Amino acid sequence: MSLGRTPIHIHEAVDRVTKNVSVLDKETVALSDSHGRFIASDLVATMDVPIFTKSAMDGFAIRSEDSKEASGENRVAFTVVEEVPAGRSSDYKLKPFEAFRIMTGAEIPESADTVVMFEQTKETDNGFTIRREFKPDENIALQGEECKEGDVILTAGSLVNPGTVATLATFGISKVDVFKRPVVGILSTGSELLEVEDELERGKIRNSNTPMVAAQLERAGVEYKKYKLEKDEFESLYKKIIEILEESDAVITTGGVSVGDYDLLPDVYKKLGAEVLFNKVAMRPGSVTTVAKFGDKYLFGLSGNPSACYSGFELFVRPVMNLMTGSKRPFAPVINATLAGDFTKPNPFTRFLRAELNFVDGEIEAKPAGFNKSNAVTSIAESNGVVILPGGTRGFKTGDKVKVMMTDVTSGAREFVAES
Ligand SMILES: Nc1nc2c(c(=O)[nH]1)N[C@H]1C(S)=C(S)[C@@H](COP(=O)(O)OP(=O)(O)OC[C@H]3O[C@@H](n4cnc5c(N)ncnc54)[C@H](O)[C@@H]3O)O[C@H]1N2
Ligand code: MOO
Ligand SMILES: [Mg+2]
Repeated sequence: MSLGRTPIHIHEAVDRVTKNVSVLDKETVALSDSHGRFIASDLVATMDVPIFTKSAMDGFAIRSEDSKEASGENRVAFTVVEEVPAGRSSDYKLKPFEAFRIMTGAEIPESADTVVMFEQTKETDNGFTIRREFKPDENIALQGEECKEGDVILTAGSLVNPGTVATLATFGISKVDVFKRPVVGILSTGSELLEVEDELERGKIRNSNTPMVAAQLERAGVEYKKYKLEKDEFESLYKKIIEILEESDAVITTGGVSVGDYDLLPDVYKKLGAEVLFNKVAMRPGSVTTVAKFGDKYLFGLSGNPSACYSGFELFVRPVMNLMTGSKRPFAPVINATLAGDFTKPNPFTRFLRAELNFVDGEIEAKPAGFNKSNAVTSIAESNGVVILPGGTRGFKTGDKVKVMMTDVTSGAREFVAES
């Protein structure tokens, strides 16, 4: 194999992988299965929301004109003529100083135009009195105040979150057009690898990358299939990669991508005739991360070192998966934070540090997680973000302002809630 590898900047690498990603076909799924998917067509409102003008409070619906003279000294009395609970309406035409007893969510009868809350009245034998004027539309949710028929509510490529599910349900959409999810094949290479349940042997370790990458795919909402190499040599690997390519939309391998005697993937890409987008990135860990394309299908050659494998996935695989699934916003959120720990090594390359994010004194602190080397595995478990330290620097100190990629937005610290 050729040892000549030219490192490119991570921005350039991200640009190369996220360019010309083919979006997968559409499919129709039940509303209950749509969460986490990306919708494939715009949603145009087929009706006004609210669909009818309704009471926003429990109380009485009256004609506002009847309340004009009401004051503390001159309470105006109303007679209740009918009850209107939610789910019902009334065609009764109110006469002066008549009222409906109405509940939150009930349609406002046409002859009423304002609602008095129970708390704003004094009940009488056959009704109530009020002590101030009520203007039209008080305590009322007007038809179409949220959106009007014909409004574009959601555009293709939006993530279906719980609010989207509620919106689709509101419009009676029980079948949702979404983009298909990629199916990804995972294969870890390395003769030193044992299965999770295996007893350790001299010189061997358990394969932690396959289960980790499977979990990362799951977090990204992607389906996967795990593969195993019977023999860790070139022909078996080559055949296995062809098999995975036939069965999946993308291939993720871990290990075997550097310059070692048994690092076979560079030769596999060559024999396949795959287009190598890059095979060296100016970043640590994961400098040997390689991404190639075979037609529309991606071959992600992630590093064997667990932390390098992890950040390579978050940086390159996740946005590509999102783009394949039709997302318009494929990248992890990046936030500004204050470093809560020293990292004094000079940094020729961009460096990623697994970190724990906490909200302290009104600022987000990024605390580098434990043992933070490329071969580390426990620091990944301790992290919910990845600090991005720019290259060409002498190191960083506590208090420095840094950028953090949020990899696990669901695991916030308690303070996020308490202080907001
Ligand atoms: N002469 C050079 N040697 C190395 C270079 C270099 O530039 N020149 N780069 C180093 C860096 S940096 C990294 S990172 C690694 C990348 O190596 P590979 O991607 O080829 O991965 P392997 O050699 O297969 O394994 C590396 C390391 O990770 C362990 N590993 C592998 N797979 C798994 C797995 N599934 N689960 C857990 N751990 C795994 C493996 O045992 C090795 O310790 O290359 C350096 N070398
Ligand atoms: O750059 Mo290697 O890819 O961590 O440690
Ligand atoms: Mg190697």
